[in-house]
Amino acid sequence: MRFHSRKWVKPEDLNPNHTLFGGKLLAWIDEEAALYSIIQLENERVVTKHMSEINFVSSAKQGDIIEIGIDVVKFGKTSITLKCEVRNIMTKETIITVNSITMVNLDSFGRPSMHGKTAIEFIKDRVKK
Ligand SMILES: CC(=O)SCCNC(=O)CCNC(=O)[C@H](O)C(C)(C)COP(=O)(O)OP(=O)(O)OC[C@H]1O[C@@H](n2cnc3c(N)ncnc32)[C@H](O)[C@@H]1OP(=O)(O)O
Repeated sequence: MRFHSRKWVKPEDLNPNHTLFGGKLLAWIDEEAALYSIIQLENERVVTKHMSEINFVSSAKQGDIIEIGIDVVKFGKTSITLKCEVRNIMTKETIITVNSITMVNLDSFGRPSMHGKTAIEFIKDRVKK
């Protein structure tokens, strides 16, 4: 799994228990999944269709730095299914795992559209083409 993004846990990210608010973390994960899918599928019209159960394993506190990892589980016809792990860089602990996030590639009318992708592509390889 590749960890693409880091986030700094700030006061506005906390819950009343003074730890990282779960809803904020899910928003970061959803954005990361969307960005990853948009880049992989080379289409800015990609939406979140389904997210599997989530497992909050540990938490983070103000000042911690966390990193968000994404990997591809499956390339479908119009969809891409990802998995995600978020780690606390300070404590080395896993904060959350999401086993399945399905993103759907849309056409300009908002309908599912075949993306034609079958494997992860890297920007450096695209530049060489
Ligand atoms: C980044 C964001 O925050 S986006 C905002 C939140 N998301 C949204 O607003 C999306 C709202 N939903 C929608 O607009 C519609 O449900 C759509 C357009 C995404 C999909 O419409 P559907 O009629 O369900 O599409 P359809 O049945 O053709 O399925 C499309 C793909 O999704 C997959 N899919 C559909 N339902 C599910 C599900 N419950 N779980 C996993 N995958 C699913 C299908 O297998 C198919 O994949 P494939 O073509 O690779 O085999």
